[in-house]
Amino acid sequence: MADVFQSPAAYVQGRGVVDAIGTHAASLGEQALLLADDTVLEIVEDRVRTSLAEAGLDATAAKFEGEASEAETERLTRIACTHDTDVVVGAGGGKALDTAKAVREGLDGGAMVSMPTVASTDAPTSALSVIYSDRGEFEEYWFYDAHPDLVLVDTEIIAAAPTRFFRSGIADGLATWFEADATFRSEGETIVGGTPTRAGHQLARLCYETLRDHGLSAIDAVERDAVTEAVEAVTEANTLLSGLGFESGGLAAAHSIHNGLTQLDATHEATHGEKVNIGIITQLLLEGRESSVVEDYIAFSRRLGLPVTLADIGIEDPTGRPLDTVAEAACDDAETIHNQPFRVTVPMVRDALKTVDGIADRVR
Ligand SMILES: NC(=O)c1ccc[n+]([C@@H]2O[C@H](COP(=O)([O-])OP(=O)(O)OC[C@H]3O[C@@H](n4cnc5c(N)ncnc54)[C@H](O)[C@@H]3O)[C@@H](O)[C@H]2O)c1
Ligand SMILES: [Zn+2]
Repeated sequence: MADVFQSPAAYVQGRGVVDAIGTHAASLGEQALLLADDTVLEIVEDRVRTSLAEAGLDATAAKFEGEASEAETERLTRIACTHDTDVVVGAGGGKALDTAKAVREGLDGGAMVSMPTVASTDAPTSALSVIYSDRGEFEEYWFYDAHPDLVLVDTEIIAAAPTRFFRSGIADGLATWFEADATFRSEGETIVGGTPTRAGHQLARLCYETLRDHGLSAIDAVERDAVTEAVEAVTEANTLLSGLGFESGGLAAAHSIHNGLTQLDATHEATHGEKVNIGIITQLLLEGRESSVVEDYIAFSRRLGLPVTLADIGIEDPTGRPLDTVAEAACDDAETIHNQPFRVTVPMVRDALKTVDGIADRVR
């Protein structure tokens, strides 16, 4: 297998950049469709339309209903075709962006702009969508040949959004390092279909170091809707470094455990990043890391305000069948857990999950 690195064509981040979307998207097409839910349309629609119009692009808005499901992508693709869309602009969280990517795929050769309005996941830069059932259970990944043509992140909007999303994005970013490093050690296959490049591996490391260095200070700022240099650093880590790092560095156990956790209704109130954080702790236990390493990670998570017990993500009674269900789904043949540099089995995952609460209770 060859080493492969892939990425979006352009990444733009800063205060107020939403008002410059037209300048950056001018060469991408003529007929834009803005996809976002009501909350996000309220925040960005007027500004996006104005900027696109100044650059000569017509824009229509279509409301995203909230789930990145096959039915929702089909519905929105029909709307995009009706409007002769040649630029899909997705705005919002991971689910809106994943849906916008799928809609672009359904057009005949259109462009895609990814505009995260929360720094909650590393979805904005990737060439894949995570598809769920209408009830919110993970179903499958859809992979595309094309990345977003432009990723545009306005840090004033990110800082003004609820801090919980920002914290969740930090967890998603921290996972990137642990999973890319596992994939590097096993010479496993990355999301872009090759073995990891040094670039993919080192961007994941830089993501982790940036979050350890600036995560806490950035949260202090975002709690006050303020944009500091730490917020810029963490937004870039959550979005660009984590995105490039996971795609070209590889996913492993933490995200498979996240996918397993989505099978339980009880976890549906927890965000993607919150469930991923439990996935990270479980991965560290699976890997047999020293207690001091796991305890350090849990202590840092607590300071960030991230969940560290199964109860924190809604699983009040972690005995019996539920953890088997999670472990079985996490070990599906198609799962990235098999990028760990050792053979992973269902009982191993179940028992690591069972142990999370014990170690977390000890670390205060
Ligand atoms: N494709 C990928 O590479 C990839 C990577 C990571 C995660 N994901 C997927 O991303 C999804 C999770 O995304 P998420 O955690 O962003 O949640 P989400 O997309 O489910 O929800 C985001 C919520 O934030 C709200 N919101 C957005 N911007 C806001 C703002 N500025 N102010 C106030 N509210 C705002 C939206 O209205 C929405 O309710 C999962 O489906 C996950 O699988 C995909
Ligand atoms: Zn993730």
